[in-house]
Amino acid sequence: VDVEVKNSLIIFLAKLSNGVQPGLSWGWIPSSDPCKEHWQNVACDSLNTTVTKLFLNGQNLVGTLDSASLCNTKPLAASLTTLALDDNNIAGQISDEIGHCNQLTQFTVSYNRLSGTLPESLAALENLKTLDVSNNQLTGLIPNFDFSKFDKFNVSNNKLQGPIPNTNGFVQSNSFLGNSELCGDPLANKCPSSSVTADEKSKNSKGVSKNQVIIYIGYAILASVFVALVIFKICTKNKKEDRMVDAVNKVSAVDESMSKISAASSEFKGGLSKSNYSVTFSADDDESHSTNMVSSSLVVLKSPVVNGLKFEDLLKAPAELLGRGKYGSLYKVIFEDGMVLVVKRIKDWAISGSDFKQRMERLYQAKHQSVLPALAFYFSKQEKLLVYEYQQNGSLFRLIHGSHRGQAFDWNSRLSVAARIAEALAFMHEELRTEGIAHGNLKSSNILLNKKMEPCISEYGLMEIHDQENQTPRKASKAGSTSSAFKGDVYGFGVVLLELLTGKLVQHNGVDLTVWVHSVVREEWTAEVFDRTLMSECASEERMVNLLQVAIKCVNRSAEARPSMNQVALMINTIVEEEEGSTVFDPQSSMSLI
Ligand SMILES: Nc1ncnc2c1ncn2[C@@H]1O[C@H](COP(=O)(O)OP(=O)(O)OP(=O)(O)O)[C@@H](O)[C@H]1O
Repeated sequence: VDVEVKNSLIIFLAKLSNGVQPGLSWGWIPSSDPCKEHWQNVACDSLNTTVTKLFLNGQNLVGTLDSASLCNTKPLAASLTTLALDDNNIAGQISDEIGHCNQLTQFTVSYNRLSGTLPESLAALENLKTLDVSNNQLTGLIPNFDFSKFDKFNVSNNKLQGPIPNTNGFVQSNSFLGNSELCGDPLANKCPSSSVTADEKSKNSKGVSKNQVIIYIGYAILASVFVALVIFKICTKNKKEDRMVDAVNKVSAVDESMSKISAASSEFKGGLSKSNYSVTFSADDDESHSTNMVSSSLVVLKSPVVNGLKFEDLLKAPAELLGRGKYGSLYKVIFEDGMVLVVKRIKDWAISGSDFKQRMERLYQAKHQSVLPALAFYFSKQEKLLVYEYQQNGSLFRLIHGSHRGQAFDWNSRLSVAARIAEALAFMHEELRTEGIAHGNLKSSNILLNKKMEPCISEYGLMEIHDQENQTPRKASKAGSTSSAFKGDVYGFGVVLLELLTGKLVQHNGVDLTVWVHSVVREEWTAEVFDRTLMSECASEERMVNLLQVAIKCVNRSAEARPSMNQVALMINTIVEEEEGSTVFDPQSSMSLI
């Protein structure tokens, strides 16, 4: 690798770390070679002659993004395809020089403190397929991108302004949310007639400043009317539709009278009702002590995310219903400081206080990075609350079957999801085997994608498969699970594999996916079974067939005949190794989806 390239990488990193050189511990030293001597967080081409990817996510970087040192270095700019800087503390602007890195397919800088405008040059990057600048403090108009080329486009949670350029339906509203001064399709708020898009603005550079003033005033008025309308709507909606939860915010303390609680609570009237406040449960309590109404009823597990969370905070914050199933409801709760949590509320779970507490503590102790931990829990006889961190990138179900279905979800990414989930389940099964806690309700909507787009299993241990024939989950009744519940997880995992491989829903055309797969003869697998998007990217047929065979073993009707999760994880790892042997399999880039 060119000396010039090495130097520019080192300078780039030094600027990102305020002069301190974290690169030393990563092997980034001028006398060594980034490719041959494997500098950490750097990926190279297959010949090991050029640097192609930089993965600097979540490295506590605190400096500025010096696109010039990177993209004005020609040999580097000509080879760099991925620049991932998410989840740091990077400040300053994204300068125009980023456009000189014209081979970039992925540029992600979400969760930093970047300010200034999005440079026009970003829109000129022809190969760019993934752009994620969400969760920064970017201002100004959105440049006129060709949205059709993106697999993932996300500018949400910034301070961007003005009309959204025409997306032609290629990008959904989620990608723009959290910018109060953005307007136009696909967002619900219409633009004032005087507003101009970035495209129109560049065509008509004369009256720009005057127009902008008008636009800003327009947006300021629009934004305040919009906010007033939203507040009005939320208030009336609470009463009328029983959907949004201004969860008991009129109840100033938990120990107020029961009549006041039920009068003030709207959504939770049928939900967090009297009983929720009449019984308490703390880390040291059990049901026998449950007569006082104190905030310790919420057991907060050690976590930096919810430091000092109180039950009252949870009740006061506005909440939105995300889902209501047979087994419970799920709420998204938004706190004043911006923290977003979800609360799973399970009614009529016949488990004793001590069993429930024991179960939660065992799960908490097991810990695996691909299992979403509960941050807090609450127990009462009538209902249980589990608090989790909100995962904004949705579920695996949405990724496979959602409106972007399949688009950027390539074979390597699917295999990587399968491997990670298998490994996590195998770990949990092993770790919890003596005490025995299975997931109990494993399905693609319970596999979430975290902010790094890595899969994690949610709602672990809240259910238990009882009915092996129909795989129906029921609420667990003991601290531990029945041994068949572990085989139930294997079955659930097999179905997830089938969804990954076929892109089909569990029930499709009225037929169960497992039944359908069995009905297709072996010779027809390639043409009939596999997701077309996988076939069109020419993914390895042999390895897809191997993974399908693993799936079929997992969904065997006879629970005893199913492999253990450990065996499943080993089989999948063998497929991953074969994949790695045939290509440069890069699990990190494989997970940068949507
Ligand atoms: N922590 C979370 N962050 C973001 N979305 C979540 C979180 N937990 C669950 N979801 C999503 O919220 C939706 C509703 O979840 P919910 O658990 O109510 O339904 P479900 O998983 O379909 O059914 P079940 O009640 O059987 O678990 C699902 O789409 C799920 O993927």
